[in-house]
Amino acid sequence: MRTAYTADQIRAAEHVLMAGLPPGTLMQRAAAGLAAACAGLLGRVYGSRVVLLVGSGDNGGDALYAGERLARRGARVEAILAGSRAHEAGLAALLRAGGRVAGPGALTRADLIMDGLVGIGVSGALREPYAGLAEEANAARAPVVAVDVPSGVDASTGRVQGAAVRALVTVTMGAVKTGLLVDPGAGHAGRVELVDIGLGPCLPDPDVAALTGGDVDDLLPRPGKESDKYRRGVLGVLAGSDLYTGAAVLAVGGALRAGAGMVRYAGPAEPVAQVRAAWPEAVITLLDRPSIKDVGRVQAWVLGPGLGTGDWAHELAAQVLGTGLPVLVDADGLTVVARDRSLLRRAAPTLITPHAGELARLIRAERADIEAARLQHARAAAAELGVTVLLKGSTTVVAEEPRPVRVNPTGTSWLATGGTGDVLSGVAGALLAQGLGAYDAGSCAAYLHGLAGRLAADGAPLAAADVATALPAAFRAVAAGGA
Ligand SMILES: NC(=O)C1=CN([C@@H]2O[C@H](COP(=O)(O)OP(=O)(O)OC[C@H]3O[C@@H](n4cnc5c(N)ncnc54)[C@H](O)[C@@H]3O)[C@@H](O)[C@H]2O)[C@@H](O)CC1
Ligand SMILES: Nc1ncnc2c1ncn2[C@@H]1O[C@H](COP(=O)(O)OP(=O)(O)O)[C@@H](O)[C@H]1O
Ligand SMILES: [K+]
Repeated sequence: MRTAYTADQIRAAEHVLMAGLPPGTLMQRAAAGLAAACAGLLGRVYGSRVVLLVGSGDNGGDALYAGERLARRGARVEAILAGSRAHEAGLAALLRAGGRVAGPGALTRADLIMDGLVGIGVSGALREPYAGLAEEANAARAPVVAVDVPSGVDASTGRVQGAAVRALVTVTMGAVKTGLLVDPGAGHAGRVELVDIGLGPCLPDPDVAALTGGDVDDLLPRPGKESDKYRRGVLGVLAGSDLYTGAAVLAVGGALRAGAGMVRYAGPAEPVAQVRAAWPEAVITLLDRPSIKDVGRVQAWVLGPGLGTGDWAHELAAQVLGTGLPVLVDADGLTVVARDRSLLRRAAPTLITPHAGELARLIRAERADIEAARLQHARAAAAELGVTVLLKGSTTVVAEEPRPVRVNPTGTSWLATGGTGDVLSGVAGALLAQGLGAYDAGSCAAYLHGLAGRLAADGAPLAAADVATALPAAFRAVAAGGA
């Protein structure tokens, strides 16, 4: 499990650790790790041109001491001082080692740029001249190494309010910060390298966590010798309408490829014909009225993709949400429950899988605000609605009170195409039916779906059906330890 922390949590831990150490120890540990990472990127340190962007706080101090170390190895190090002051001892050390102070023009001749403008001490959007320097660094040809956090990214949330550095690598000190795992911050961080400064024992419970492939492999149910199709878990899928047939086909496909012992599909004539043609494995009930009475026994339900939003959908929602079984609500199902949130008041597990627009309707918020602060909104929605929330999008997050939010590390922007969400709801539903709790089912499904998306895309556009096709490869990669 990869864990991450807010700026306040890091500060508190540093406070405890520093109390038992000589002053400056942590900054030296940070600078050593930073210099080593930069040297690795440069290949040859001697003679290379390194430009430091130095803000007025300790983030700038880290950069100055790392610059000192590189200067001692023969690099030509120039510091651009952005603030009205700079870390005094760090600047003196750099100058003693042969480094010098330069103007913004130095950025164009750099082989490597170190961004030490601001770290966890940032507040609000970058002010000038920081903002302009961040943009110049982004426009320069040299790779940027961010110190601790790319400047302009909120370390605790991943929020970006104005200009922000885009790094090739972020060298982060002591522990990963939440904002490095969540977009838009994650998109600015590049590869995240952690420098151990001894903070581990002082850290509290994490703010967020990201599953690794090994974690997913440990969590996934596998059939044993005694398994049969019923014991493995039967999923009921209520999706599709005469207008939207594809959603039913894709949701059933995702479920069949994610280990359900059996998938029962129920719907009107058109999607029934399509599902039957695509998936002869599915057990089908043709519905002439909105009733789950004749569908047969299931261990979990998926409700919503392509279902429509009228009386039919409302009636089916009321019936499945009235059962004591786990229910996944997606797409049109979310529109229905947004109109009548009392449907979500139930004792059994409920996993909702909105994108930002759907969540906006559910919690009466603005879509743009949700996209800018995904974690907070997912958390708030889980608390307000009393359900597990899987918020889809550039970074998928899974929130359930009172656990740390799970941030999904897989995925690709090629997944931003119609129908991939339907596949995801089938995958997560199948995992619910196999007995995983909503939190684990949601986060394992997001992981596998994101990985299948990457495998299916492989650098080219994908169609949603390709994601379902790539699911077995994703399961195998996780089991082989290669994901
Ligand atoms: N506290 C510690 O023990 C350690 C801290 N370390 C480094 O220290 C950093 C934190 O240092 P600080 O607490 O001094 O904070 P920072 O250096 O991150 O930022 C504070 C400075 O930035 C300015 N600033 C804040 N918001 C701004 C904005 N929007 N635009 C322009 N300027 C802005 C402030 O005026 C202040 O001078 C960490 O990110 C890390 O790099 C590491 O050396 C490890 C040890
Ligand atoms: N920019 C993006 N980067 C990565 N994944 C994305 C991005 N945009 C969407 N996705 C993923 O694609 C899927 C889209 O689901 P959804 O919005 O429900 O579409 P649909 O309803 O057409 O199936 C989700 O898994 C989501 O996380
Ligand atoms: K920085």
